[in-house]
Amino acid sequence: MMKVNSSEEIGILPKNLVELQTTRMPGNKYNYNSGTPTTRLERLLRERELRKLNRSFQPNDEVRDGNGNREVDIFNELGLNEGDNWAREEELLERVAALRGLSDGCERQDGRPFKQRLLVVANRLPVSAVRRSEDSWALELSVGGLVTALLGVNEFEARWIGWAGVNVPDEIGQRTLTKALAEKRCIPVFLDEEIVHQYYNGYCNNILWPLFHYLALPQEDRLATTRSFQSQFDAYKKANQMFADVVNEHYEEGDVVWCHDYHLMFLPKCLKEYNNKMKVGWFLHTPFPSSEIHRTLPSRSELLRSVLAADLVGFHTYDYARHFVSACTRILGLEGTPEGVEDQGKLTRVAAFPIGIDSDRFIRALELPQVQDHIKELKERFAGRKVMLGVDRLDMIKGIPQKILAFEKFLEENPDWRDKVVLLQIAVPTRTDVPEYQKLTCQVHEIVGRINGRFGTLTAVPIHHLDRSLDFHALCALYAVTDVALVTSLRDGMNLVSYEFVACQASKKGVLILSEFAGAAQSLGAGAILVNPWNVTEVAASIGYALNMPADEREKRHNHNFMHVTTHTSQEWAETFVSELNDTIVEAQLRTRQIPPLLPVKVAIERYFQSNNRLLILGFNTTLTEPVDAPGRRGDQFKEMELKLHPDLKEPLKKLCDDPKTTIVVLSGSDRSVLDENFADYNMWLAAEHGMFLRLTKGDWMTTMPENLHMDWVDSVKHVFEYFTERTPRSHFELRETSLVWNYKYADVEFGRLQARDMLQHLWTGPISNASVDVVQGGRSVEVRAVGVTKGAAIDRILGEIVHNKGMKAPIDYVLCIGHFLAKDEDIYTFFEPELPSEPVAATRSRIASPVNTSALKPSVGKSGSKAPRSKPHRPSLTSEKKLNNHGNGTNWEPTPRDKMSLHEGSSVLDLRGDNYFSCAVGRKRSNARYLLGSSADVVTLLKELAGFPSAT
Ligand SMILES: O=P(O)(O)OC[C@H]1O[C@H](O[C@H]2O[C@H](CO)[C@@H](O)[C@H](O)[C@H]2O)[C@H](O)[C@@H](O)[C@@H]1O
Ligand SMILES: O=c1ccn([C@@H]2O[C@H](COP(=O)(O)OP(=O)(O)O)[C@@H](O)[C@H]2O)c(=O)[nH]1
Repeated sequence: MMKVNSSEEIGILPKNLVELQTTRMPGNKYNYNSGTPTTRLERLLRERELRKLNRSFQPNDEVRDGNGNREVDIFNELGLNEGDNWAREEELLERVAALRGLSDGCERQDGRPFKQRLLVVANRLPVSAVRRSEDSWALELSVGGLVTALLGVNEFEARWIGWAGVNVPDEIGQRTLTKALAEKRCIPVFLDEEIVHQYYNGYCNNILWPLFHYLALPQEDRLATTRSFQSQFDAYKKANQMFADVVNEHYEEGDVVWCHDYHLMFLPKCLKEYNNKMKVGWFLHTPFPSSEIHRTLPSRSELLRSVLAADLVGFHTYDYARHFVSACTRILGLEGTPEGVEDQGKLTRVAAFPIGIDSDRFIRALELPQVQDHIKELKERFAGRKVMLGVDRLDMIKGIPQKILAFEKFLEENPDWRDKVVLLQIAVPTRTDVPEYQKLTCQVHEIVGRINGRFGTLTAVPIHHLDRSLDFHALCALYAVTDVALVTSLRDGMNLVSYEFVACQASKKGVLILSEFAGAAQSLGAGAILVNPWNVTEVAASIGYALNMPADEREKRHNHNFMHVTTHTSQEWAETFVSELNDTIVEAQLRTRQIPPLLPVKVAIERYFQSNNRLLILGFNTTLTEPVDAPGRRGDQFKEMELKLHPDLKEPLKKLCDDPKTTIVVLSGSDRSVLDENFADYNMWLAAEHGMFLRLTKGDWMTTMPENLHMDWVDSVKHVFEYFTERTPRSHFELRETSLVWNYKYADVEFGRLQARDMLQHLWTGPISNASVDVVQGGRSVEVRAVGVTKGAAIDRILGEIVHNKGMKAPIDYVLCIGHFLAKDEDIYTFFEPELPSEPVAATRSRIASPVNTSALKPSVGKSGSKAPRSKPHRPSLTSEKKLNNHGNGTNWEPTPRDKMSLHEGSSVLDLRGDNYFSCAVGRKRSNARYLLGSSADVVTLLKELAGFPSAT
């Protein structure tokens, strides 16, 4: 069998595997004949199709236990016999594994096909333990949507790591419970009482849970929480580390580690710190609130950063994902992209994966005799009455009091219905150690008692309220006899009860009233009656509407939802998540290949000292500037806007400038006054406005602008920029000679981005769409420049002037070009690139033969802000005969042949060996430069060493 050794092979399927696909799977609609999928979407679509095929090979006669669960154990494997289907199954799994690029081996020792190992890490295990004696344990199925959903997942070789819901302080207890759980493929994390109290009851359920559900605590409780916050957060981190320790102990290379829920937001970071290669996904089962809510959390940043350590972060709905990305951009200042969140080139993928249920399990259960008996009993018991049902954990997010009050209002307003309808409310006790939950229980009891007292008779009450859970069969029967299900969550991540109800309604086709604040509203909203649970009048009216709904409308609504519930299953959910996680790793590897390596500082320094005529081209902003978080500057927009030379650079720069073997050019987008202010005292070349103005600090400014540079668009663009500046608080724009820049770095990120999009749209399609301009989009800026204004286009003129001015005798044999340049300006890196193979650049490099034109560039007029004359520079210089670009209408700089550029007696200006050229992008993630440097601090270190200053370390 083919062994896939590394995930890198995903892009290059082993040949015989491709053949296998092409010959044996001809009918596949994603066209396996077409070769290797190249994009993420192609890969995911392919794998989805393969999964479907794979599933269609599973036999229908699975063995089920009395609960309708697949037999063997709750995480059973496919349950296939080594029968006829086996070989085909094996092939398919093999292909799935290969397409996933599984890290190591798709063949197991026993020769059976590979199933990816999945470590599911959740606070709660699917079974809770009850101690019978010193060494014996009863295991009960835990209640909650997370458990229900993950029970339906069977494509993986899964192990579940979590807390068994019980304190086990003794060694015998821990050993025996571990053994009992192992049979269910569960691995316990033992949390002592104090940790449970602080971490689970405290931080998780009293802080994060209400916050994520937009529920404010009463003021006095809020203050108590504020006081205990730090100790609870410490316990939370400690508990997460305990989960991580257990994962690390059981992890095998190639495993997927899937962390669940708000209890374990710290886990991805702990895991990645231990092993950066681990494939880590994190899924949140609750809503993720608006960033404005998350901002109030004292540990807001730490939590976000820890989650971002995961490779893939999933939510039930797009809204939650959007909120998360927005929290990361607003609170952490990171880049939100359609793919996720980027931090220093590392992408954490963020996406929505709506959960589902194992609908088949419910549908089958309805056929079981014991369920049928239950149904019969219930029908008899409530004969003559319509049954309304609520099934919830007794949690404030479920809106149980609101639901009951709405029901009361309905009875109040509809006396005819009082003896014709009953509300069955199953309220499963949960988190009973948390005071808020205890208060809620009392509150609900009080309301139910009052309403039953008010509308009950000697023989019947309108509300049957149960403070306990039901077993699976009883629950299915109840769903099946229900006429109207009432889900009134004030907020709910998804709400699987609504799915389960729909799955059990094939014959009755009852009505679902569903809160618009449950995640399920996005998937079942079309078939349900959506309500705002806070509006009891609306809910009461909806109850009336549902009870009176004609059969054909009920049927249509039901069919719509039934289709969704039976196709969007928990299995599909888990497979999609894991598949996407696998693919995220592949994508990350592909991205990593596009990221240049860090500058080999030692080598760059060594070569510098070995060279005789060095050229250093340095950008200014973010390259030589003081960091914005320097004391006194951070958060101060006014100070941040002033570009200042990094104070640690002053001395080294001076020394470098005074070295006769070194020529330094500061090449910046800034205007002349900014460069004058910062560099007037150094012996160097200043190239302002992307090189359109040039000056040796001892001399005057000259312009290198191409002749006939049309600037007639400036006023129109200025109007547009003024308009957007007025409407975007904390944005500003700069009017330069050859460009205008609108900057929204300090504005609200999202609003700024929206405004920028609007502005770009206008610039591209509006009145200046035909002007000779380039519209350049920066990270937080929009720049409009005359065509041909780029650093790469200017550098040949600059170089020509330098060579002439210096009367250079020896060719330049070392170039270091460092900057935080926009993509548009990265042409400067290629200009010097000695290793580009093709024309015309290759022809322009070192074979420079003819004499250089020695006439001077035209001096420019006045200071920054005044319009300089647009003249063709008098010094033709280094570039090839071709025009630099073909936009516009003849305003481009038309260079003379670069191979006419030379030193005296025809020798080359540049004698640059490949290993003496260092192009380097600062603070960028991807670049055409050869190398990267993180920040201006790294530039400081480098320049200090070049200047012979002792390095800090
Ligand atoms: O474990 P507990 O503290 O007793 O709580 C039970 C579970 O409650 C939450 O469930 C959520 O997950 C469901 C499935 O994704 C979703 O439908 C529902 O809206 C959520 O509330 C909690 O997130 C789980 O971790 C708990 O296990
Ligand atoms: O007596 C009960 C009541 C509820 N549930 C299950 O608890 C889960 C509740 O999940 P949901 O997503 O609706 O909300 P959660 O409780 O997770 O917030 C559902 O799968 C129910 O079948 C149960 O097993 N027994």
